[in-house]
Amino acid sequence: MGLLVDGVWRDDWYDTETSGGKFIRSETGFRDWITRDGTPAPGRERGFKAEPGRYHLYVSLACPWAHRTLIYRKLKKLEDLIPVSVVHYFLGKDGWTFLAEDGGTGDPLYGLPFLRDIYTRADPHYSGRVTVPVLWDKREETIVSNESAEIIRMFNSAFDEWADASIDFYPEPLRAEIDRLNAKIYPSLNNGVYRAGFATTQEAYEEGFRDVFAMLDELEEILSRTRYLTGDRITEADWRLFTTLLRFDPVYVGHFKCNLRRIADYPNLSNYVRDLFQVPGVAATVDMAHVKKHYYGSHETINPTRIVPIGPEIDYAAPHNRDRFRKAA
Ligand SMILES: N[C@@H](CCC(=O)N[C@@H](CS)C(=O)NCC(=O)O)C(=O)O
Repeated sequence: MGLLVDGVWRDDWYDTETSGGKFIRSETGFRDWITRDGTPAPGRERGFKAEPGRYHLYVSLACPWAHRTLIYRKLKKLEDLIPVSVVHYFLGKDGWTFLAEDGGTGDPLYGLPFLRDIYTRADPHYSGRVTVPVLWDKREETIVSNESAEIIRMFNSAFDEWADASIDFYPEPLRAEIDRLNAKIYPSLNNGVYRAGFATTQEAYEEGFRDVFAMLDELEEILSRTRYLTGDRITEADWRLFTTLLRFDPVYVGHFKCNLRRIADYPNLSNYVRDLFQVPGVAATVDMAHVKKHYYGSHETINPTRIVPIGPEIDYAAPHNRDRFRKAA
């Protein structure tokens, strides 16, 4: 695992020495937006117009942030419009690679060996971490965005001329509530599991751990009252939560030491994960073997033997009880 400094690769693990053992996620480097008419988004200079065949998505199947973009691509029916390349599951000293094995697709666009080469193709002097997902513009040969939270907003509406416009995961009346939930769930849970897992002091670990379970307890309570986070329809807040919950029992409980409770111990959360998993199309975006091999195999400081645990056995396709919220006719 490393990062680019002025376009040059440096093989460094996360620096927790200057932060009291805390893992601090870096700011995202590319933050432009694809819009329907190509007008730059507010505050941005460069505009990118939604067009079929112009854009490409780079993901890892292991990564919860990249997984959000895959779910949107599938459910919004963007698959023909925006092709995808999948990096190899192993994140080692070269960062993400295009090794075309074990589900990795290679880089059919340019035949490059590493994801970092995509970053330096966009900006030869790029400094920062080389992360997935990456939304790539083939015409300008540059990265539009490497921020999943913003890529899913683009996918939600910018391509509606060709996509499934009937689906809207960020509906106007619910936006404030979705934003409020995201702002709570991201630091405490989506990123909280990483704060616990990547911590290098007991205090930093415990801080992350406490936030994770306080948030899960709160979510369990919300989901005892409504089928989805904001009521009776699935929104962006649910998909952002889903990719973390899905990885919780197989990876975060053991590998990141988030082991106070499992999702399986929360009746509402566990049924809710199955409910979302069973939305048509979603199961095809999930590759749990790949997820486990990535985490347990890549983070040498946490798991030096790189042994991947065999369990737990979880059947996300098993029946759920969330239909109980269906309104009485
Ligand atoms: N803010 C980014 C975070 C993406 C991110 O951190 N991805 C991880 C994989 S789960 C990554 O690529 N890490 C590589 C690294 O940090 O070197 C987003 O949500 O898109």
